[in-house]
This record gives sequence, C-alpha cells and structure tokens, in this order.
Amino acid sequence: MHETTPSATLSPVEIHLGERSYNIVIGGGLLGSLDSYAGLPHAKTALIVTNETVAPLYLQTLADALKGQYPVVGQVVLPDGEVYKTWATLNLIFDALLEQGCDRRTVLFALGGGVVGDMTGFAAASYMRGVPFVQVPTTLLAQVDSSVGGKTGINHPLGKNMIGAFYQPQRVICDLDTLKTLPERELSAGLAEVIKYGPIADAVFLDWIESNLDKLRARDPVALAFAIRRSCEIKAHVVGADEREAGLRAILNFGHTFGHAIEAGMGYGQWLHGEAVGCGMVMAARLSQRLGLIDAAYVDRLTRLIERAGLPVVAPVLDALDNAGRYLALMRVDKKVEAGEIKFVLIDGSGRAIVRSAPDSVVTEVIQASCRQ
Ligand SMILES: NC(=O)c1ccc[n+]([C@@H]2O[C@H](COP(=O)([O-])OP(=O)(O)OC[C@H]3O[C@@H](n4cnc5c(N)ncnc54)[C@H](O)[C@@H]3O)[C@@H](O)[C@H]2O)c1
Ligand SMILES: O=C(O)C(=O)C[C@@H](O)[C@H](O)[C@H](O)COP(=O)(O)O
Ligand SMILES: [Zn+2]
Repeated sequence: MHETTPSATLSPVEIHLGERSYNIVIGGGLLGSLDSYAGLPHAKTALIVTNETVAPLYLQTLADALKGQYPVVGQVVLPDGEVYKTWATLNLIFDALLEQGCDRRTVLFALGGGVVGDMTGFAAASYMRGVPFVQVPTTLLAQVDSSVGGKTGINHPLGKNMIGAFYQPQRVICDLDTLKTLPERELSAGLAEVIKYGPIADAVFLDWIESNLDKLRARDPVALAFAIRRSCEIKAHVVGADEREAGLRAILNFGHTFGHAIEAGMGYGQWLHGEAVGCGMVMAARLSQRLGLIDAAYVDRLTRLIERAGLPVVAPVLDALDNAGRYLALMRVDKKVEAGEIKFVLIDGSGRAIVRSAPDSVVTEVIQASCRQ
C-alpha cells in the first residue's frame, strides 16, 4: 500500500441530466471535509445509511463532518452483504427514517459499497415520494460504477435488481482514502467494472488498464485516481445520453447477462457481483467470437486481463443435469429481455458494443465451453 493519496481534489466529473445534473467529486481526504457536503438546496437534516462493516471505519468521520452542515445527523446501520439487498433491509431504512422524524428536508447519505448505495437510493426515491440523497461510495466498484447513474433497487430471489427505480443522487463523493481498507477480493471485484469500460467504450483505456493493472492491484494512488476518473467520465457520458436505458445505456450491462445468472443461480453473495461480471465478460466475449464479431486472440486478451485482475474466468455449474437450460432460464429474467428474447451485450474489438439476440444453440455452446464440468 502506498502511503500517499493525492490530497488535492481532482476537478469533478459532471453528469449532464438537465435539472437532475450533478457532480462526481474524486480525491483524497474528502470524507471529513465540510466542502464536500456544502450547498445542498433545502436540506435541513441528514441520515447516514451504512452497514456494520463500514460503520466502525468511517461513520464517525462522516457524521462529524455533517454536523458542521446539519443540526441533526441520524444514522442507520444495516447488516452487511448482497444477501441483505432485500425488502426486509429496505424496511430497516424506512423504520429509521420514521423513527428519527425525518421529513422532506432530510437528505440521505449512502456510506458504503454498491449494496448500501443501491438500497439507500431506492429508499430515497420512495420515502415521502422522494427525498434527496448523496452517494459516498467506499468500494472501488461503487466509485467507478454503482454510485453514478441513478440505478437503485433490491434483488428478488428470481432475479437481480428486479425491483427498483431510476433516481439520481444530488452528488457523488469518492474519497480515495477509503480504498486503503478494502479487502483484496473486493478490489478485484471493482476492477471487473473498470475493465468493462474498455471493450465497450474506450480501446485506449483498455490498453492503459493492461499496462497499469499491477499498479492498480498494488493500490497505486495515482493509477487508481485515473482509473476511477476515466470510468466515471465514460459512465457519465453514457448515462447523460440515455438515462433510463432506452438504448445506449445497455452497453454498461456487458458481462451482466451471464453474470446476473451466476449471482442468482449460485445464491446472492456466493460470487461477488464483480466476480460474476468478470466471468460473464469472458462468456460474452466468447459469444461475440462465435457470432463472428471478434477473433480468438481478442477473447484470449480479455480473458487474460480478467484473470490477472484476480477474477474467476471459469463459470460455475448451476445445474448438474441441465446446466445450459438453467443459465438460459435465469437469463430470461434479465431486464433486457423483450418478448422472451434475451438480448446480449456483445463487442466488436474496436471499443464498441452491440446489443442483440443470439440463437439458444450458440449460447448453449458458450455455456458448455465456459463451465467447469
Ligand atoms: N446501481 C448501479 O449502477 C450498480 C452498478 C454496479 C453494481 N451495482 C450493485 O452494487 C453491488 C456491489 O457493490 P460492491 O461491490 O461495492 O459490494 P458491497 O456493497 O457488498 O461492498 C463490498 C464489501 O466491502 C465492504 N466495504 C465497503 N467499503 C469498505 C471499505 N472502504 N473498507 C473495507 N470494507 C468495505 C462492504 O461492507 C462489503 O462487505 C451489487 O449489489 C450490484 O448489483 C449497482
Ligand atoms: O448503470 C448501468 O446501467 C449498469 O448496467 C451498471 C451495472 O454495472 C450494474 O451492475 C447495474 O446495476 C446492472 O443493471 P441492471 O439494470 O441489469 O440491474
Ligand atoms: Zn455491474
């Protein structure tokens, strides 16, 4: 671990959504800095939503900083884990909002990874039909992806993120220092979503990730800051062009059609989201190759990078008797499905993604070639 994190805040990344526009602030030491939280219109009280792992690390620092801005700063500490991204946990947030007398002038602060961020955003979208919220992401995955773009929600046993709302935060505050305490496995999970942006949107960034992966895994602060900023720029551009996924935004789902099937099929939390997406990108690349969009060398290149990031590249068997059938059934619950037809995010090797269906027979071949049997 390097000692120094860039202390100067980088210039914010702006996400342009008309009256819902906001900034993504990236830098070291932001959690305790009053400047990060200033200027939220109409907000009078704050409620921090976090979990039992993040609370002992960062709750006090954030609460102390917010006390300089808000006369009342409440908190609610949720159980930790993807398995708790449920109605029951969401209700704990609503219980806290009501018990602590929160009203329409309350702003929620989501302090944690993507699970806390997605649930806090959904609670903010629903409480009193909508209160403001701020994302304070503390995992790499949340800083490069989940805190940006306004997809909020919870899982259903039959499908990932199946219940939710598009609801944008007022601001995103990425404190790079929080990544110092992130477990290795979680850092790798975050790298999956960083890698994702290369094949779908920026071939030069993919080259850069390949050259700098060792630095990223060693948590070199300059490399991490660049990767987070570039990832946020790409996501901000895509979301700015297609906020509610009418078309372009689906490219951010590269690796997720297979990945979400792995998460739901294994049971949430067995594989981390980033792990499932990493392996799902290998499967989507193989499908792209079988459909003639890329060559074997590109599949090998991406597979090698994902493996180097510490992510699984061999898919799990979800059903000993009918594995491909189980994958297909799970993928039919995907939000991109239209009239029963699964849409896959495929790549053409030039830093561009294509969203289209594929014959079940070809998808079955890919699943069989990807799973350890
Ligand atoms: N809304 C979106 O656009 C979007 C995008 C990508 C992923 N997601 C969702 O995000 C979730 C995955 O997010 P995640 O990878 O952040 O997982 P997570 O929220 O479960 O966090 C990972 C683990 O790290 C711990 N943690 C968080 N910050 C820490 C820190 N600084 N130091 C030590 N431990 C820390 C957490 O308590 C947890 O145990 C999934 O539910 C996924 O569906 C949403
Ligand atoms: O922001 C998006 O759009 C994404 O697809 C980002 C994904 O990394 C993220 O996992 C998202 O939650 C998946 O979206 P979903 O609509 O398939 O649940
Ligand atoms: Zn994702």
